[in-house]
Amino acid sequence: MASELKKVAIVGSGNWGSTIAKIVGSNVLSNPKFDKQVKLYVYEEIVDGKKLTEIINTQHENVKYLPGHKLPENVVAIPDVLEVAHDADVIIFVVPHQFMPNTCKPLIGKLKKDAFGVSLCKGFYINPKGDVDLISNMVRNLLGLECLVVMGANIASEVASGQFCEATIGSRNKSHGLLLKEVLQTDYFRIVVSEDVEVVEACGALKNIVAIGAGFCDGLNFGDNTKAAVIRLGLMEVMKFCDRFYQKHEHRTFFESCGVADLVTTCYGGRNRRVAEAYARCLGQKTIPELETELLNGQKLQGPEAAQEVNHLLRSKNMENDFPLLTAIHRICSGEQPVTSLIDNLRNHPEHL
Ligand SMILES: NC(=O)c1ccc[n+]([C@@H]2O[C@H](COP(=O)([O-])OP(=O)(O)OC[C@H]3O[C@@H](n4cnc5c(N)ncnc54)[C@H](O)[C@@H]3O)[C@@H](O)[C@H]2O)c1
Ligand SMILES: O=P(O)(O)OC[C@H](O)CO
Repeated sequence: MASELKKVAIVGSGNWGSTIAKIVGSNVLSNPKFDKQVKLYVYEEIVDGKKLTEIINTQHENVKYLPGHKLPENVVAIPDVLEVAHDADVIIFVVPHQFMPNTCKPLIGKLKKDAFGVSLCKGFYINPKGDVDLISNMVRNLLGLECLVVMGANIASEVASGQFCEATIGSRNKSHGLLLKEVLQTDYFRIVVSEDVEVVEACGALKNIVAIGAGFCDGLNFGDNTKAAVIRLGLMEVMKFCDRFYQKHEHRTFFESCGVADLVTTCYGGRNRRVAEAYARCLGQKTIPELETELLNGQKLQGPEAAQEVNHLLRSKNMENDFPLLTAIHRICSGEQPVTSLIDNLRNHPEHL
């Protein structure tokens, strides 16, 4: 009987990974379908002279990435990703997307055949053919796993504090979608399952780029109208991007938590916005990576990398002019144009022609 219990593993223990560990660790304790132990992959580092895994396993708190929130004691921190995932039935990937390829490599060919993956990573990657692809496709192609996604308006510290919010699971497999909902849903973290897997995921990746634009507006002291225009044009570009690249989808998916709600929360409360504001305020005196290090204590931005990945795609398809906001944000992040020129790129936006 015990071997039939579903094992849930979590790969990644940053701000969101630790929050998810708090939720999953608690949910499995009260659900007879699941094994009570949740293994958590921790990218090992030394914090105040001690290994982070040891701190988590003794103090039950990720003091670096989610300070002030206790993790359930059945969450066990492990520095070896294969040990975490090899016997799991549900493998939740929640590392900054740029680290996914290297994190997944040790797992190739070593996972349970009927396990499924779940990506909470917001970003894209360049696949072996040189094309820009969804992170869930990396999990599918590299690891041979079915892969669901979870995206939503979920600033980790607020979720960890139990403040009400929503999220969207993207899954075409109904039973896996519902099983995952049992793993994640709480009375304050409410979840809708959508079959529009690609759009759910792309919304999560693209909104980080728009949030950089919102942060630039804040740092340049533009008012609420300008920021609202940037957010709206961002939404239109996100929708156009999905129309161009993920043709079969429902309009309502953009109004799930993964869509408008995540766009709004990230443009007001996210790390991408915060670092972009600081970049605009210092008018190029510091780079975005320098400010990321200075302000985020090891947490990682996803927006600048996603902007570069998207630009790689748009440039290869000669579509940069159709996406002026996404293109301008990439050019500012990469130092090709000054932050003060952001709005000039939007005056003749295709939405206004
Ligand atoms: N934090 C949020 O509010 C939030 C909410 C929803 C989704 N997400 C998404 O979740 C994903 C993970 O973000 P996070 O907030 O949990 O992480 P984070 O940015 O808080 O932390 C960075 C993590 O990366 C790890 N790391 C550093 N170098 C590494 C390496 N070379 N290889 C592997 N890991 C390394 C660190 O140990 C740490 O766990 C991102 O795609 C993010 O967009 C974040
Ligand atoms: O802090 P950010 O900008 O990485 O955004 C966090 C989450 O993605 C919000 O849903």
